[in-house]
Amino acid sequence: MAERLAFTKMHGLGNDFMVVDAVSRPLPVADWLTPKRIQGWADRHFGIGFDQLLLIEPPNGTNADFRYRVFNADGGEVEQCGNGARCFARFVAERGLTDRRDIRVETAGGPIVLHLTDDDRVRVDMGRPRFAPEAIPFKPPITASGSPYTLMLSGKPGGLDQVTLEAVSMGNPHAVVQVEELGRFPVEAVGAALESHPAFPRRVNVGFVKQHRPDHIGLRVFERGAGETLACGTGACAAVAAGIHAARLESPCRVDLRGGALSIDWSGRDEDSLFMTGPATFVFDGEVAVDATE
Ligand SMILES: N[C@@H](CCC[C@H](N)C(=O)O)C(=O)O
Repeated sequence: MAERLAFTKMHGLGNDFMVVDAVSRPLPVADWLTPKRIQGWADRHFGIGFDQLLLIEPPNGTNADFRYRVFNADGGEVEQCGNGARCFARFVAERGLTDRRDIRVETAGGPIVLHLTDDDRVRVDMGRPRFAPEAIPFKPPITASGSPYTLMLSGKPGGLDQVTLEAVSMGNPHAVVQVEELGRFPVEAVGAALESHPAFPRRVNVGFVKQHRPDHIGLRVFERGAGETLACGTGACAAVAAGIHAARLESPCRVDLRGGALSIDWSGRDEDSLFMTGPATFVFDGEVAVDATE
């Protein structure tokens, strides 16, 4: 017999999510989240349609308020999701799972803190950006180019045979590429080639940045396991962290994504957390049938 799985559709700047509450209804939900089922639900024609599935669980033996798990549309579980973190905060607050305004959350990418602001936005302490290659992980091949951050691309995706990038971990891995023009840049082709480049053993999210001013950039992101999305929160954090680290950008920095704008602030000091502020939106509640015997 089929079971019913309740979910809520939410989005952060058009980066959309299936949110599953396994705190109110502690079913064997996690066991139902097989890659095959997630891929089917994520399908925009035959399923619910989303970029990531977010699972809300009780904390796993830490002093956090909740555990937050993230699955990409391809079914793979990953460490972190910034837009999802803001949706998570609004969900647990508005569905009565907490009355805290500062919510401590355990993620596979490290602890984060979510703060509900008075203007209905969410400010997230995303933790420290990390640039050490082993933190990402980034294992560039030794090439004749002279820089480990210039990677050769096979098959000339989008007409490019090499790309120079910065590599940052926001709990999850990011490559950041500066471009002259965002609208016509071959994001799909170059993003897909870098996502699975051997220099990134756990694959990578790829952000393409056009700097307008030191406090304002445009960004498109090809996400690992989801393709190009309308917005990527950790991608915005990584792009600004890389820019401040290289003294190109200043804090706070506005990031214009295809789905809207985020504000990112960071002192630039290695020991300090980076903060992301932006909206989170409810779309609808629904249910899917799960044949637990499948
Ligand atoms: N959309 C997210 C990032 C989701 C995970 C990412 N695709 C990965 O594989 O690391 C965001 O808003 O940060």
